[in-house]
Amino acid sequence: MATQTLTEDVRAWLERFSAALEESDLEKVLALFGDQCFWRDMVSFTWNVKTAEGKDEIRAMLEATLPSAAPASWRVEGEAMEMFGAVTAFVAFETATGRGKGHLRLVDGKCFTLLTTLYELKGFEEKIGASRLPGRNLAPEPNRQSWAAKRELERGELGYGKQPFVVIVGAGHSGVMLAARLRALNVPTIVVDKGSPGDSWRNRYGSLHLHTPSYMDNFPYLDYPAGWPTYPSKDEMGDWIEAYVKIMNVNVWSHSSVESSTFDDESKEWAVAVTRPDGKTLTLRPKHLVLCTGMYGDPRVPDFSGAEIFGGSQHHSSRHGCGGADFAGKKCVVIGTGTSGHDVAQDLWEKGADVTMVQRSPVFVIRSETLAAVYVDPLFHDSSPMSQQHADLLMVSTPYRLVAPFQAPMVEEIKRRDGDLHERLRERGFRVHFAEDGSGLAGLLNRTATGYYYNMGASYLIASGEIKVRSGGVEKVTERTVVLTDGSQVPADVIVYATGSRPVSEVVARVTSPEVAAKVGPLWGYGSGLDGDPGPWEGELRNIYKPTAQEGLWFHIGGLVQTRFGSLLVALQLKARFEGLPTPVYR
Ligand SMILES: NC(=O)C1=CN([C@@H]2O[C@H](COP(=O)(O)OP(=O)(O)OC[C@H]3O[C@@H](n4cnc5c(N)ncnc54)[C@H](OP(=O)(O)O)[C@@H]3O)[C@@H](O)[C@H]2O)C=CC1
Ligand SMILES: O=C(O)C(=O)Cc1c[nH]c2ccccc12
Repeated sequence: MATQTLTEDVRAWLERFSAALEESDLEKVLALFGDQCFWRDMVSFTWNVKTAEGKDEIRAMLEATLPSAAPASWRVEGEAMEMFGAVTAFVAFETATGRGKGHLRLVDGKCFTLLTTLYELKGFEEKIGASRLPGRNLAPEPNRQSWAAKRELERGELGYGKQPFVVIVGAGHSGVMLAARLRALNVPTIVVDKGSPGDSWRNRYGSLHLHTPSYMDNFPYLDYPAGWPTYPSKDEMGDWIEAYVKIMNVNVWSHSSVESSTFDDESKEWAVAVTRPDGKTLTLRPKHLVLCTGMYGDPRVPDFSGAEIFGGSQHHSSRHGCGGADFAGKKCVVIGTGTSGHDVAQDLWEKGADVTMVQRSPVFVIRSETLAAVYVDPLFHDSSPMSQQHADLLMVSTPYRLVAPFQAPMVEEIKRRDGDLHERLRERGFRVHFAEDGSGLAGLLNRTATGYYYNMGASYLIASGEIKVRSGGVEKVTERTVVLTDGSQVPADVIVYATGSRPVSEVVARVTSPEVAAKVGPLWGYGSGLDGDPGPWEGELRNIYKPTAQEGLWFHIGGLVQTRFGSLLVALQLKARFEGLPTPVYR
């Protein structure tokens, strides 16, 4: 069908939808939805991130939120398209307090999936683009203060004379993205980091590069230079974060440690004790505390019996390359086959070592070229006709309940493109999988964000036998070997534990308290009961980009592409609270 006809169809549906909402006639609204239907709202109706599944849940959500949201001005953005049997379109709308964007899938003229997200608060629009500020009074001004002097004054006051509204812990990409957005919204914010911006990348093994194409991973407001490499090195990424902080005027307190943070239920304020580089500890009193401390917790070092008598050297992958050890000619055993295991194994091979990987569980392996072609380029490549904003919306438009069926065509395409490599890996005893429900990367990313590898070379070395693979768990370590659960022994001069990280809730307990960590519960995962993501079903990432069980506590974590979008959601929620707007949270 012609695109124009499809767009007219969507417009007609939106008109009926809009009219029914305006009349608050829920039966009329629900009649526009198919029997299987989903409405995912991100902050625009619910002041929460929530997927209503089926008509009953949509009715309940609307009963609670429609009167205050008062949506209007629904329109189609761009042209509708036919995709996987649905008519799809991006939409825009307004609520009483803000402006929203969304995405719609119609099947047989009825709504199958609807996404609504807030992107702007009325009266508090970012001063960007056409509404940018002049930055200088164009009339003569006696005793004019320089920009630098004003900035210096601001820096000196914030946290001392003037309390920040928000304290962000962690100056990695998620912390600085959120801080940049809060600055654009005029919400006083301090980012506290025990190191300095860029460390999250710099303090890693030397061979580390970004593994997703950088054109997908732009920061808010500021794209990478047009000639930025597709896979920048860790130091380029570190420099980028440092430069971003500088250019976006983010207030970072570097080399400052959060000693404790407690929420006072009376004053609705946090007391965050921070030790500054001069050794003095002072207390910040923000209304909101945002942990941007990363997706992953402390290094997980297994407690293998015999590790203490091992005669060679052993380290966790997070320490790999520190200390400048010489690995040439050494027998190196890498335990763990996630991204770090692959990267470290390849690094050791490139340094002339004899490398064996020990694999406990199967891994999703995809060639980087295939990752780009299947997941990334249709949305984000320079040649994609879609704007970054629309691409971001499309990424969050799938309800988690539908991950497996929606991913099926992608998984088929991966098998078509990378089947040969997978076959060669299997012949070498390396186990490849596509997640428990066959959803591939999308399932793994959203459940645990572990158990996958985008090939940067290591898979070829495994397929050719140059990196050896042993299957199974580790029984123990002896003076010069790693003993596997089948009793076999692998000789070792070096053991690298590429065994991932401990639960991130430990970090939460350390920054706040064990009680708060317990109250908040696990982070990430949507309660699928699959691939190490425990139930019960939540249908949304636990505690991410939305209010938590602890008042004033937020978690802004995720990959670069996720936090570019998530930072907008969190920033708007914080801005609304800063301005005292009503934010009734629908749970
Ligand atoms: N350049 C980049 O972009 C990089 C990104 N990352 C990111 O970090 C994430 C985490 O990666 P990674 O550090 O590899 O951690 P993962 O958690 O993905 O991998 C840990 C590996 O160690 C295994 N393991 C854990 N404990 C044991 C044990 N006692 N005995 C045997 N095996 C064990 C795990 O097996 P099992 O599955 O059975 O638990 C798994 O294979 C990645 O998914 C990626 O998002 C990491 C490195 C580089
Ligand atoms: O592996 C990571 O850390 C990522 O950020 C991967 C990722 C998140 N969202 C995506 C969408 C398409 C391809 C990869 C990713």
